[in-house]
Amino acid sequence: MKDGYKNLMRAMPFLPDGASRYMVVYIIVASLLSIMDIAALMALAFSMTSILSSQDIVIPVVGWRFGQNQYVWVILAISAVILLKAVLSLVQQWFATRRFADFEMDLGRTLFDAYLGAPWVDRLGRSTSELVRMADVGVAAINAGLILPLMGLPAMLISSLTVIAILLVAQPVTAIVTLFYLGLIAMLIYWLLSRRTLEAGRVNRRYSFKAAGLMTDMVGALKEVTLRDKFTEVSSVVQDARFHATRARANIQFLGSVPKFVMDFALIGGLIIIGAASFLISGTMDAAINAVVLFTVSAIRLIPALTGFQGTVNVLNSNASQVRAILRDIEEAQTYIERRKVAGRQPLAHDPRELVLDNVSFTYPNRVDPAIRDISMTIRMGTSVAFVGESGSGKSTLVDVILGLLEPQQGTIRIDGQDLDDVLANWRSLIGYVPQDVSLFDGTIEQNVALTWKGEIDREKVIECLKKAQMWETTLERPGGLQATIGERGIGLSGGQRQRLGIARALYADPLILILDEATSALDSETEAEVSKAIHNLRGEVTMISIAHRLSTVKDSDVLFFMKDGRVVTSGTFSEVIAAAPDFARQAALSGLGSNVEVSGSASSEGER
Ligand SMILES: Nc1ncnc2c1ncn2[C@@H]1O[C@H](COP(=O)(O)OP(=O)(O)OP(=O)(O)O)[C@@H](O)[C@H]1O
Repeated sequence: MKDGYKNLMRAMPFLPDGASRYMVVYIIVASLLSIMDIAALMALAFSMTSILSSQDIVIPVVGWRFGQNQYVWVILAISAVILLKAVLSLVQQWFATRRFADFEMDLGRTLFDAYLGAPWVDRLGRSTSELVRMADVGVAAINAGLILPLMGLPAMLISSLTVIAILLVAQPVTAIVTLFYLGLIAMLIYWLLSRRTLEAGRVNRRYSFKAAGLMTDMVGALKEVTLRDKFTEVSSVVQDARFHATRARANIQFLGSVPKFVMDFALIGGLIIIGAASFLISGTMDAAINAVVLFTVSAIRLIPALTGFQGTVNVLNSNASQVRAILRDIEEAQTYIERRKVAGRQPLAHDPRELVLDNVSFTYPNRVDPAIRDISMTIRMGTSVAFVGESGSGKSTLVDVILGLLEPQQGTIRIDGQDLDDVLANWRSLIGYVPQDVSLFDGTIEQNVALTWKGEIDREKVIECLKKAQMWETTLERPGGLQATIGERGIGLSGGQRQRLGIARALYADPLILILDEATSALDSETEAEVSKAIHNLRGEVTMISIAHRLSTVKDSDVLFFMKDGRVVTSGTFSEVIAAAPDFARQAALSGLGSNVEVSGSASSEGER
């Protein structure tokens, strides 16, 4: 309970303006309505006992007295108050559910922005399915598992206190016995259930995230799973995780229903105890019946309040680990959300002329050895450069550092003397990037080229880019042309078509720098030649930074940087690198290119300078 309040205080700064005022008003209105409800019901109970014994109705606390000829009017007035309360509660709920949904929207936006804008190294440490679940189910848990239950608590508390107050005035002994008796049972339930619900919530979160992650991975590898007939294994691994999650959810549900049944027992037990006690004390049957009626009426109001209270505790506990995780993510994100607003926002003084890396090293958080180390190089704008080297030598990491996605732990990166960190936004706006796996989304071809879900699309430009990327013919062949949809992750396209669409997308941004990370690896030789020609035609217009294992793609680059174990071993033209690096000469020979190149032995080692 204390944790719930603490979590609400942590969430408050991220809720919309006026949220705390709204919550206070909500609590006051709900409390007043519940006082109104209890007062009416208690008045009804007292009236009924008086009517049954044909006495004047005396409303306790206020002391109003009504004779037998006013019975009907009293009952009608009380019923009207009860109905009015029901209508007002409904209206309040209608407005409140909408307002609380706004809270959820705001939190969801903050969290999603945080995930999108998180530093790339943080992003690498999280699985996609975890992020999706956190931004969806997790945010909903803040509303349904924290704010709503806590908002209902004060009214519940007030209705219990009102019942107790009325009982204390009307029948002090019955009130004290009822209170003591039901309070003891409520405490016992609280003590028995709280820890278990907390644990069940934790298990549910852990295993439902695990099951979602496993399912995402396995659906991704569905082709291989099908071919190797691994369905049984896959299904049993997922089932294991789901078993724990569903069992935990079943426990949460069961624990949630326990208080109601225990209280039903308590009610029957209470009737016997109160009736007997009252008879023994007063010695009359009338007094015993009166006490039993009063106990029943007060218990009927107190029990929902107590079970509601325990229900609230259950909901808070079963959502606690989820809520804490979301709040932690949102809080951690604040530092870089604030930083992002100002950092990297300086403009470049002019179109960039050179990018200079000086002694740059980067180590992934979970690794000991640097992925790239002591990299010093100058890339002149307008030229074409290529990073070559065996798999794992650090080429993609170097590109990510140049893109400003990974922040090196050592060294500096400058664009015409300006620190990359200072001008990052401007620098990125000049870059067109084609990754190894182009991430396409379930939209039309033109939406994918323009990388927009609902923004304006310059159709002429889309066509021009598709033509340059050798994708225009394929687009025309599709029913719908530019408006043809390409399915989830571009599943309706071949690997080569996806890459060409990726190139068109990169070109759409009018980049000054085009970074191609194995961007033509899935193309057949003929298409690759065409795409390479198109890319080649951009030379002079744009700076080209390429990574390619297929050396034919990069052999005409102005400068090649040959990488090994995270270092730049040598650099120069294709033939210069062949002459300086036997490893590269061997690679070139294997590609059928080595024998055709002139081995000059005059390779520069710009990378080492
Ligand atoms: N997210 C990551 N976390 C930890 N280590 C990583 C991560 N990404 C890459 N590495 C490691 O960093 C080193 C360089 O990897 P990188 O992907 O930069 O090589 P590469 O030359 O681009 O390889 P390839 O040609 O196969 O794409 C490798 O040892 C790799 O295992």
